Amino acid sequence: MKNVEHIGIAVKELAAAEKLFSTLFNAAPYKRETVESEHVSTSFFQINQTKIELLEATNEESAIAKFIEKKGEGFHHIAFEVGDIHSEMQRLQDEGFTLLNAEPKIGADNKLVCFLHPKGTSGILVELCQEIR
Ligand SMILES: CC[C@@H](C(=O)O)C(=O)SCCNC(=O)CCNC(=O)[C@H](O)C(C)(C)COP(=O)(O)OP(=O)(O)OC[C@H]1O[C@@H](n2cnc3c(N)ncnc32)[C@H](O)[C@@H]1OP(=O)(O)O
Ligand SMILES: [Co+2]
Repeated sequence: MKNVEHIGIAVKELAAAEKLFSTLFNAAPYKRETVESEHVSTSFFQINQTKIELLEATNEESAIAKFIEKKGEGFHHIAFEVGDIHSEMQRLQDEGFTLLNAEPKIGADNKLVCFLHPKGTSGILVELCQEIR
């Protein structure tokens, strides 16, 4: 595992959250992307070395919709960059972590991603991501 790649924040309304976080960071989002397979629309901010991903649900199937219904808006996941997602997934599975996808999925911002179940990671949803080269 390398650095923290991004921090995911679940929001009800992306436009309103973009406005709020633009003021907070004094910076505009550098990218907006909808990932249909994950049922989310995202907006990315880069604050020096730190990347923040705002996530709005695109429909009720979305993990973000379920999360907001249960817990409300807020911190949703932490993503770590990995060099080789396949070998890292195998290593973590061998260590007893529960992978939420058996194969890497296409994420936002040109990444392959895999999630670990929060029940096995002290209640924190962990995302692994590897840049698509
Ligand atoms: C844009 C793409 C990508 C990127 O490139 O960056 C993304 O970031 S996509 C982000 C959205 N996608 C995901 O989150 C996919 C992975 N998540 C899941 O598969 C599910 O959300 C889940 C974690 C398996 C939970 O789904 P499910 O079991 O159907 O929902 P429940 O509401 O019943 O939750 C069960 C249990 O887990 C707790 N939970 C759910 N989400 C989180 C979370 N983000 N952090 C911590 N805990 C979480 C939930 O509270 C339930 O706990 P209990 O109530 O105690 O049982
Ligand atoms: Co993410």
